[in-house]
Formats: sequence, structure tokens, C-alpha cells
Amino acid sequence: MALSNSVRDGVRDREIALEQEHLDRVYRRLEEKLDEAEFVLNDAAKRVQVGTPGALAERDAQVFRAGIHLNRLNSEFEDFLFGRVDLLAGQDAERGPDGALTSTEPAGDAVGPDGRAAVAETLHIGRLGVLDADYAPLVIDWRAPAAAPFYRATPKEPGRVVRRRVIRSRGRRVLGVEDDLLRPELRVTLDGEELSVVGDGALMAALGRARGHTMRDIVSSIQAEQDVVIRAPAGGVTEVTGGPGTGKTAVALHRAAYLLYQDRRRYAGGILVVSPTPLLVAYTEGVLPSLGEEGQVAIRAVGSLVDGLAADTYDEPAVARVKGSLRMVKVLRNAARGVLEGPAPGAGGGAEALRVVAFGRTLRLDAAELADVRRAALSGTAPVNLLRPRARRLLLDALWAKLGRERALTDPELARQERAAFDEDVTTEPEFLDFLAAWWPPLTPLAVLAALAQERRLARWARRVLSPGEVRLVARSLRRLTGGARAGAPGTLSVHDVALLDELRVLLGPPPVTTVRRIDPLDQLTGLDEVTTFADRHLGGRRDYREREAERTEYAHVIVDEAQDLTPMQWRMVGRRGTQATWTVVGDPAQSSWTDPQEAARARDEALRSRSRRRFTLTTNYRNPAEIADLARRVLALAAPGTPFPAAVRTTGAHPRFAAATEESLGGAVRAEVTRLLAEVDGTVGVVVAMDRREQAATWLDGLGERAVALGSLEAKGLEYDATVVVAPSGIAAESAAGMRVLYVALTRATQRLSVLSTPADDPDADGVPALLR
Ligand SMILES: Nc1ncnc2c1ncn2[C@@H]1O[C@H](COP(=O)(O)OP(=O)(O)OP(=O)(O)O)[C@@H](O)[C@H]1O
Repeated sequence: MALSNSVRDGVRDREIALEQEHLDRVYRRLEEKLDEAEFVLNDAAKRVQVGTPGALAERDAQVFRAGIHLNRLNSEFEDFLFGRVDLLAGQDAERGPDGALTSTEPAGDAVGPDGRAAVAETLHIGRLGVLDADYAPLVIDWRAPAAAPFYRATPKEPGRVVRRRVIRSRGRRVLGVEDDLLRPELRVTLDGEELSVVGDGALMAALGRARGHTMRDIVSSIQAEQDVVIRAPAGGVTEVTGGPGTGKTAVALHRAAYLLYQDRRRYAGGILVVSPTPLLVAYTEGVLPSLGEEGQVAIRAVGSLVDGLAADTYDEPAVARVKGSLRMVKVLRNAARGVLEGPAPGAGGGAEALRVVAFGRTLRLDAAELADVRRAALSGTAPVNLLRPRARRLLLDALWAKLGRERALTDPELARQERAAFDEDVTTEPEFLDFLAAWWPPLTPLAVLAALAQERRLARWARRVLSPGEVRLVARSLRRLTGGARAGAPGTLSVHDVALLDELRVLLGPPPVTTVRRIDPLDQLTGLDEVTTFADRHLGGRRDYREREAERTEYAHVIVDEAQDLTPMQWRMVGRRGTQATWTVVGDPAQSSWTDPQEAARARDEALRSRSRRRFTLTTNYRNPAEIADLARRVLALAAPGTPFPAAVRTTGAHPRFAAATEESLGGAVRAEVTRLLAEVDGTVGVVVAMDRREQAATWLDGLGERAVALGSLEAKGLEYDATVVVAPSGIAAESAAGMRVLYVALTRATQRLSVLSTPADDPDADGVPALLR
């Protein structure tokens, strides 16, 4: 029998009041805990002057724990408490560490023959576990095993759950509740009264909310298939695929929080989340703090993985295609060794011949002899910077041979002493030191990368690897670096350059740390300038090295978001950061902007090595309403034929809108459409254009406010907007060999409305529908 509105409202108000009571109890308990934590801190501070080292260490540990507690309790969670499950009696009465019954299946007699049952246990689920003074659970941490039924229970497999409730609260006030009945066939009582049910569809309520510029956590509405991924065991590699909007990014972030909860000690080694763009980093980085996790997780764009760099410019597709390819490994290997020939980076020349005075004789090595020495030094496999001491030794050998003393010295001990004196003599000569600094300077990755800008040299290093056309493209793209590199600054690095720099970092090794030479006062009179220059150079190198040592380059767990977009070179870079790690890799091949998926798959396998793989597929699209999904599916059929499209979970009744404009009127048309959409939706409007229209598109939106943003096709990765305007789709599709997949990404960003604006190049029909989408 349908309930009247007033009865329904009465039930709702009563249930809200009940949840409010519980929330009040939770906050009272939190305040007690806060007082305790403050007491511990004050107490520890009082004991600061006294005590043995052991007591002081214990005090530090206490302060540390209390500090963490305080921080977390002080954070203003929007909805600290968000869920509740009412459960039947379990098969046994065992309780876990959080105080909840551990049994997942109901007892045989939990349901009477007449379909009557009683709730035996009620659990509230929140962002943090809270026990009352008697250690009974007031709130279960969402990541605890006892919370799993809240996410996993379905009408088909309800386990012990009879009712699942999502509680909406802000600060200390409960605003609403939404219930799901998992066993509607039963007549269930709670404290002697029939179980009431309020509202319908917590998930729909969550999905219908307007989007802002930052992602929200989904902790109150994680779906069963997502929960399985979040809680999958940590070992090996967890691979997750799924179409647009299936929650891959959300799941990946919640998994990071889950892993930390599960094994905080292990993940003290850090969790790295690799994201394709700085925009997606900015969009997602609030999620973990909202789950109570900060500090241990680094979310980094793939262009910011090398510390101190933050590249966000893109090479044109033809250049990116070469720079991202594994062929660059060979080129960089050649460059790392070959760069010492010819004008060495960072050195002012003067390394064509060596002339030193030792033992009263002037000794010379000419260009050919020096080339032989260099070749011999480079025959080792060690990183180039680490070969420098060997090169220095070989130079001394060559000079010693010139002196011709070897044969004259028959007594080995005398020979050894004289050789040592010779070495000392030569290596304190400013000429020798300056020569060495110019002939074999400590190499930095940036300097070597900048050397690739010289087409002739690059052609030599890329012989039989890159075509002349490719050499030209790469050299030209790196020319913008050369000014910056000379000044010691990174210049304008592209996202793809960063992976090359990381490769070079390994090929070159750290610049050598030399002991600063003790300076003879006489030397100071004669060669002060040179000595200072030399020391400066080396100290500079040392500083770099120390900085690099300080950065974290290895993580305990690596999460790769939008994994389909990593180029092979980027896989190598990411792989180096998790050689001992466990991994979670999420992505959707149909959205890949990389042109050679097979090569990327090879590099990915190499990065993940032989670790065991656990594979999951997410199947429901929570972002796009069916009307938008239908259009996107048409492009998917062109972009990645045969790929299943995830089922959209909502409909809005609003179909995509189409309009056509000329190139001249395009800006005005986009502006008008955005204005209209801003009035139709509460949240954000994103305008997606081909990469080369980005700057132009920003001007179209001038003065429309912060809710409207323009972005290039590659920047749209992973983001979402309430409404999206996709501009000139055929231009996006033609950007690269992967253009159709990039267009597919653009068409799947909207949560409410999608408009497509065509230019004549899109060949629109009379309704403005471009040829590609008909
Ligand atoms: N269980 C859920 N409850 C509420 N919202 C959800 C749920 N799952 C996903 N969403 C929402 O759906 C949207 C898409 O999620 P997300 O960005 O994680 O998907 P994705 O698979 O990474 O998408 P894409 O591949 O297109 O980048 C987000 O707004 C997310 O908050």
C-alpha cells in the first residue's frame, strides 16, 4: 500500500532524528578523544626535561600518535558518518578487532518459517573508526572488513544485510537518509518495531549532484564491483579496465586509502599515483584528504615525476610519437657517450689537445690520442659520470707513457713511487684540471638532452634508428631548450622530454663527488681563478647530487591512472619508481592517445615484470546519461571497433545538441552555447577543442566566469563537467593517428549536457550533425 506523503515525511523525520542522536553520541565521544589526545601532548611536554633516552623516545612516539589523532579529528569532514547497515544474526558470535560480528552469512535460524526476522546488529559506517568507552563500535571505518557488507550486499547476495542506509550530513547535522532494502520479502523488526524504509536511490542522488572543479569521494556509494577492486589484495599487480565514467579513477584513489588502512607500516614506503595531466592531479588531489589520508600518497602528473620539474607543454603528435618510442633508448645511449666528443656541454671548449709540464718536461696528447683514451674509457658499461675517474687514470697513463720512464725503472717499488709522484705532479697542475673539466665534464641529463637539438649530432646518434625526417623534428623541438640549458634552467620542457631526462639520469649516473683539493698557498697566488672555477663546477655537481638523493624515487605501491596513455618511455620512467612495489594499473585502451599500443604493452610488461596479475573490469558508466552515452558509442565503434561500451546508469531526457558555425563565427557560437549551458546546469561547463585551438578558445570564454573552462583535447583526460561543448570534432579526430580515441574521450566528459559545434570542415548536415557523428 502506498504511503501518504505526510506519513512518509513523518517516518523520514523520525529516522533522521534517530540518526542525529547517534551522530551526537559519536561527536561526544570524539570530543572525549580529543581531550585525551591534548592531555597526552601536554603531559609529554611537561616531561620534556627529565627522563632516560628510552623514556624520551617513548614520549616522542606518544606525541607523534597524539598529533596524528588530533589532526584527523580536527579535520572538518562534510559527512563524517555516512552509512549504516542493519544485519541479521550471524552464523557464529565471533567479534573482530573493531567490535563487530565477523560472520558474513546469516544464522540458519535468523529467519523464521513465516518470513519474520529481527535485526541482530546495527553498524554505522564512517570515515574513521570510533569505539565507545566500552570498546563497542560507534562507527566502523569504511575500510574495515566489517564495513564491506555495506558496499557488497546486493538483493541477489544480501548476506546478513537487510537494510542499507546512506546518511547525508553536514558537520554535526544529519540532513537526510536514503535506504535500500536488501530482503524486501522478509518482515524485519528492529527493537520490536517494523523496519522502516526511507527514500530511493542514494546512488542516483549522488550522481545527480552538480560537479565542481574538484572530484568528490564516493565513499558513501561505492558499488559492489568497485568495492571488490578497492579491497583486492595488495600483492602483485591489480589491473582494472572499464569504459569512461566507470569509476576507475575514483576506485584507484579509494584503493590507496584502503591499502594504507590495511598495512600502514608497509605503505610508509609511500604510494605514488601517476596521473596523465596536472589538471587531473588538481581535480583529484582533494579526494584522499577527504578520506582522512594525506602525506603518504604522492599524486604526480607524468610530466612531474622527475623532482623539480613540472612539464605541462605538449609536443606536436609527430614529435611525441618519436620521443615516446622505445627507439629513443638507443638514441639516448649513444648520446650519453657521444656527447663528450665535439663541444662538450657546459664547457667552454679548449679540450682539443692536452699540454702539461711534469718532471720538467712538456707532455702533449693530440686529438687522435685523446680520442683513443676516451674510447678506452667509454668501453666500460658503467654510467658515463662514473667513468670519469677511469678516464682520468687513462689520461695519466697516456702522459706517463709519453715520458718514457717506464723502461728505465727496473725496481718495481721505485717505479711505483715515481709514478705516484708523477700523478701527483700532473693532477695538481691547473692546466690538467681545467682540461679534464672541459674534456670530460660532469654531465647532467638536461645538458645532454639539449645537445640533441643539434641536428648533425642527433643524426649520428640516431643512425639506423630514426629517419632523417624524425631526426629533424626531434632536433627542432629541442631547440627551445638550449637557451635554458646553458643558463642551467630547464627551459620549456615538454611532458615527453621528462621521460627522456629520466632515462638519461640513469645512463649518466650521478655527477662525481670529488674531494676538494687542498690548495697550496703558492698555487693560490698563481692559479686562483682557475681553482675557484673548478671547485665551483664540482660543488655545483655535488649540490645536484645531494638534491637528487633527497627525493623519493622508489615507492611501496604505484597506482597508474589512465594507464593506456603512458608512452613506452614513460613506462620505463614509472617502472623505475616501483621496482620493489606492488601495483594498481587502471585504464581504458579505447581512450588511448598513444599511437602504438603494442609497443606500450611491451614496455608495460617490462615495468610490471613477472608479478602476478589480478584483472577486473568495471561495467557501469556513472558519469554520462544514456543520451550522451549513445552518441559516444557511435564514435567508439570507429575508434576501437568491438570494444564493449559500459551501460549508462541514468537518463536525463536531454539529448546532445548540435550546431554549425563558420570558422569566423565559431568563437561567438561557442560563447553563446556556453552561456546557455551555464544557465541550464548548476556546475561546470568544459569546452574541448583540438590542442592547437587552446589559446584561441580561452579568449572565447573571457568574462564568463570560473564555471566555464576551455581545454585542449589531451587535457580533457579523466576530467568531467556538468556540460561539455565539443568544438570541431573532425579537427580533434585528425590530430593524430589516435585522434578518434581522443574524440571519444572528449565526448564522454559530460554528466548532464553535451553540445557539439561543427565547422565546415566537419561537413555538418542540415541539423548541424557532423559527418563523423551521423
Ligand atoms: N559508486 C559511485 N557513486 C557515486 N559516484 C560515482 C561512483 N562511481 C563513480 N562515480 C562518479 O562517476 C564519475 C566518473 O568516475 P571516474 O572519473 O572515476 O571514472 P573513470 O572510469 O576514471 O572515467 P574516465 O575513464 O572517463 O576517466 C565521477 O564523478 C565519480 O565520482
